[in-house]
Amino acid sequence: MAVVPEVRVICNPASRGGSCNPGILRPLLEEFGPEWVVTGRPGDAAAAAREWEEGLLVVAGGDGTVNEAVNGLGMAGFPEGVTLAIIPAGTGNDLAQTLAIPPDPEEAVEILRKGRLRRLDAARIRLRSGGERFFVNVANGGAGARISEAVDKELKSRWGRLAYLRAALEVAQEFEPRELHLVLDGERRDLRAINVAVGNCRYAGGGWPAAPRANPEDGLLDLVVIEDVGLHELLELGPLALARTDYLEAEGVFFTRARDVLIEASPPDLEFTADGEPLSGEPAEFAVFHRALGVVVGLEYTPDVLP
Ligand SMILES: Nc1ncnc2c1ncn2[C@@H]1O[C@H](COP(=O)(O)OP(=O)(O)OP(=O)(O)O)[C@@H](O)[C@H]1O
Repeated sequence: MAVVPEVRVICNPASRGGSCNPGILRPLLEEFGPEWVVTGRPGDAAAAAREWEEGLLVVAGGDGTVNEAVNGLGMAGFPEGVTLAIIPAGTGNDLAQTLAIPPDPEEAVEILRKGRLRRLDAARIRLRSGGERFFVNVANGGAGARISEAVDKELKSRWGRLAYLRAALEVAQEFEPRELHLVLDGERRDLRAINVAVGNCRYAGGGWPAAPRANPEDGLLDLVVIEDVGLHELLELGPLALARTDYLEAEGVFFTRARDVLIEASPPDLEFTADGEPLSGEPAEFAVFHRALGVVVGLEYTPDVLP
């Protein structure tokens, strides 16, 4: 009978504009005796995660690669014996910020050695066209999604994390607000919005606190809507968010928590991303899988931020 290796590393050499070098990571992870999967194209990380039924799954890449792995695990029904670990090697590394995994690879491997384990919630999106996607960090609809899309590979490799700020300035000038019809655990709410974030974790778009109070273990999604406010309010909000402070009490921000979220936008072509990756269709329904995912977290990680 074949011996099943206990540790698999999925490494995306295309992360961070192609500067994620498996050659640098190999010696750092050697002590774990892992099996290596170096991705050759989009979709490889999801396939490599889907077939991993038990053991440690280390993802070396950015948020897009981690999202692929989470989708693979989700398609397999989040096998209980799989633990996910992250070596941040992307541009934004937004999930790693909530999980307190440092960007330095040697420090991230030290976190892996310490092996502090938590079970985190995972979220599922049902698309209006059928089909589903999973995410663990943040799904973003509206201007935030447009920004992620505007940050293409070339911009990322040239500007690094500043690429997100550059794209934000461009998008802010031309984005048209939308009517949002929400049903939050059965309660209806209509808003006119610039952006809607559905957060399981806290950061998106290279460090923007999209859902600053999200607790990844509470079985709830944090819904943060930036309403159709005027330029004055936006100019007040921007610096608060950029300073990574909690802006949820500010004027023009609607915040609540829910287990089940239905979203309908009109006009209906609101663009969404999940963990920074564009969604191929319009989301209709969000749901949480409470503590579905075993994850190695940093020593500073705490599920609670603010009440
Ligand atoms: N060998 C490959 N060649 C090209 N693209 C790939 C390859 N393997 C995976 N991908 C795709 O690369 C994309 C970007 O990867 P990833 O998100 O990890 O890096 P990033 O964009 O630099 O980081 P972040 O999302 O944290 O800003 C993913 O959508 C993934 O599907």
